[in-house]
Amino acid sequence: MGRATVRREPSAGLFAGLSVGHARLLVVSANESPAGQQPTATSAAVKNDSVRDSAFLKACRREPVPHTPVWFMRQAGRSLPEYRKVREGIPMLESCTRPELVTEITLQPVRRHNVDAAIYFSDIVVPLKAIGVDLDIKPGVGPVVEKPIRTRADLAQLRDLTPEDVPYITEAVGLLTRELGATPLIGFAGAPFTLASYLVEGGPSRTYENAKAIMYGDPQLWADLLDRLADITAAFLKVQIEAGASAVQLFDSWAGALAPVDYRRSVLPASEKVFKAVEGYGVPRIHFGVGTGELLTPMSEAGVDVMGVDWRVPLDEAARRVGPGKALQGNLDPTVLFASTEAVESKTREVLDSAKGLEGHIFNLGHGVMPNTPPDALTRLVEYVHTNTAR
Ligand SMILES: Cc1c2[nH]c(c1CCC(=O)O)Cc1[nH]c(c(CCC(=O)O)c1C)Cc1[nH]c(c(CCC(=O)O)c1C)Cc1[nH]c(c(C)c1CCC(=O)O)C2
Repeated sequence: MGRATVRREPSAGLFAGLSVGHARLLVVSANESPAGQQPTATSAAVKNDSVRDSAFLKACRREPVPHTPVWFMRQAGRSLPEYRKVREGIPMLESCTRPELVTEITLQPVRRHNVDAAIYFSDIVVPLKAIGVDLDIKPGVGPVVEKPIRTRADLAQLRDLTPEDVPYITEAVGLLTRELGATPLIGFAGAPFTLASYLVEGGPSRTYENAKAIMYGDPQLWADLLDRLADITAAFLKVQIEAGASAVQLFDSWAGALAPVDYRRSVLPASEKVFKAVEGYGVPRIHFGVGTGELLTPMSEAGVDVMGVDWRVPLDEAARRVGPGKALQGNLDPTVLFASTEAVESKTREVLDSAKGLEGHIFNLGHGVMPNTPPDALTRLVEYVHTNTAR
């Protein structure tokens, strides 16, 4: 089989040209563009075309691709030594508010692994922090909320999000889209249920007992909470899209804790509202959760173009549950990367084989990259998928 075309990589000299005007309009990387050069309409058109024609966006649209595109959830982060180096001494949530740092961290896996898309470096709790919710991300723990939301009065903590609350996102997405050239940028947000799980529990939970107590016991309060979160999430995605993100992923990571009947009744309407709010932009909408095999049908009815699948359901079976007219994303077990190269290749072939009849396939892991994953295993995996799917 032939080799996949090697794309131009984003410039390594990030800090060289960050002051140049609005990034989306520039075709060339910062290295090639003298500071102050005016963007032209032609360069904007060329750049937009090359992003639109990328393997990733083609696969999202279920069009023929030169090779199966690859990116990894949590590709930017602790598995990379260069990430740990630039983050040294900077708390997680503070790092999300520094546009140049966000840009650098987002680009690191693109440079290193040659993935087909970048994912914006941030966290699902960033919009909540931005509207004043008292929370922090504790290393090794996750998001922790000072005053959990459990009563109607507590809902007052959740006001609407405006672009002025997150100016650093607009700036960083602008910087990134210029640096990335033809590589698309994926924006993301946490889905209402997953955000509610942190807000109500006050931190990570295995059982979601407080959240479910409201969901089952006070359905009106629950519906109002999820509706508020849907508006905040939609506003957060809009900021990213309007600044230049080419696709968005809604992470409902913990929805797998729900039975389909409860998901449909108590969660789907809020996630649907989020996807509806960004429908008009025409950017692909990706939906993902862990342990959601039983929810693939209702989750794919939320208004999605691409359905993410974890490693528990083979892609051909997932396609039956999702139905026609949608691409699938996934789904190598992230722990496979700790095994031998031979094992990684054989498990990857299994994923590629089960993807053979799909209308569109974006290769990914079945959940995020684990912190101790050997970075070289990821680089080899991208190369393997590109080489073995080149058409
Ligand atoms: C549930 C969830 C969260 N955050 C996110 C989700 C949904 C995805 C998933 O299901 O994994 C999404 C997220 N969080 C982060 C990204 C960055 C982009 C990427 O590379 O994918 C993304 C997409 C950075 C991060 N978010 C976090 C880190 C680690 C903090 C650090 O490096 O100091 C990173 C790189 C912190 C975080 N934030 C959260 C958790 C559970 C943790 C890990 C806690 C820990 O083990 O330390 C909440």
